[in-house]
Amino acid sequence: MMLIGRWRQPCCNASFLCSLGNFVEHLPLPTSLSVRPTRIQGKSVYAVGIRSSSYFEALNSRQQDQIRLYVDTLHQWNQKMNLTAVTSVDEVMERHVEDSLALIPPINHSYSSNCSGSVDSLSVVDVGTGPGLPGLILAAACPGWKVTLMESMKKRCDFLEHAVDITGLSNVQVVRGRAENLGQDVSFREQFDVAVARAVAEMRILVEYCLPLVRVGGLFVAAKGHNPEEEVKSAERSMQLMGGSLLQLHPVKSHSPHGQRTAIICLKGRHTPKKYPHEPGTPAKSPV
Ligand SMILES: C[S@@+](CC[C@H](N)C(=O)[O-])C[C@H]1O[C@@H](n2cnc3c(N)ncnc32)[C@H](O)[C@@H]1O
Repeated sequence: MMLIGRWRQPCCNASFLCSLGNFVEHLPLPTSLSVRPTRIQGKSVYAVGIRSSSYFEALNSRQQDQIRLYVDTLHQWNQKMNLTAVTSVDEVMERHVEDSLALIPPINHSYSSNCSGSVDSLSVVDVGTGPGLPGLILAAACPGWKVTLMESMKKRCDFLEHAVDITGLSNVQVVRGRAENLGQDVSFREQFDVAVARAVAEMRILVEYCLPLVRVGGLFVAAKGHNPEEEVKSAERSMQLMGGSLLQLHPVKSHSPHGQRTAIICLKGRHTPKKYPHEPGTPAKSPV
């Protein structure tokens, strides 16, 4: 997109640039702005270029290298074991990496508006991370965050350990186990500022996996599809029982072919009663 405006000497209008900056900040995708003086039909004008890039392009070169290395490693291991249904490197970049990075703006926005503490140094748990999505990508993009990748399957944890090793990410720990058990373990229960989960379970069950891990005053962020309203409605009671409440359904736009996605944001307002989470296998059948 290109805007043309009149060029004022000695520099272009500061308040105009300021409002342009505010406008750009509210665009759903990372956006770069360029302003350059030029002449059109003998008149001095300034040309403002606005270009939206992918979330990946907005990262620095070290972060991009770490993510590329991770994606290559995932691609190699995926030939031997089933880590993801997405098979090509390009598709992993488009579907998984962009989808994961697209969660950062809603997390930052919701956390800084509703929670205490700095958004730059969050402790985050990714429940049912599988091959490290979105957690490992968040760790690469936000080096100030401490990210715990929680996964029940051994072969996936072996891959995660290798991926952490090869990318040199020092802000990640891999924890093998089921969220229902680890949610009763004092080392994990109510220890995290933010829990995230993507493609793990329906919302009613997911809140029981995730909210017990979140500290009072923290957030649970579930990455879901386009129209999650029904799913959220059926999880309302479960959310309350776990000490949480729905904060918002945050539309997430990304370059991913998934198109429009939704980050369901829950605020943990009270301690989770000791009886939750249930033993593995029981939540779906519970009265919750
Ligand atoms: C479909 S995969 C999704 C992986 C990843 N989050 C993604 O977005 O691609 C779901 C993963 O969650 C793990 N999982 C399911 N239930 C779990 C639980 N209760 N505790 C820990 N991990 C769980 C499974 O082993 C699996 O690796």
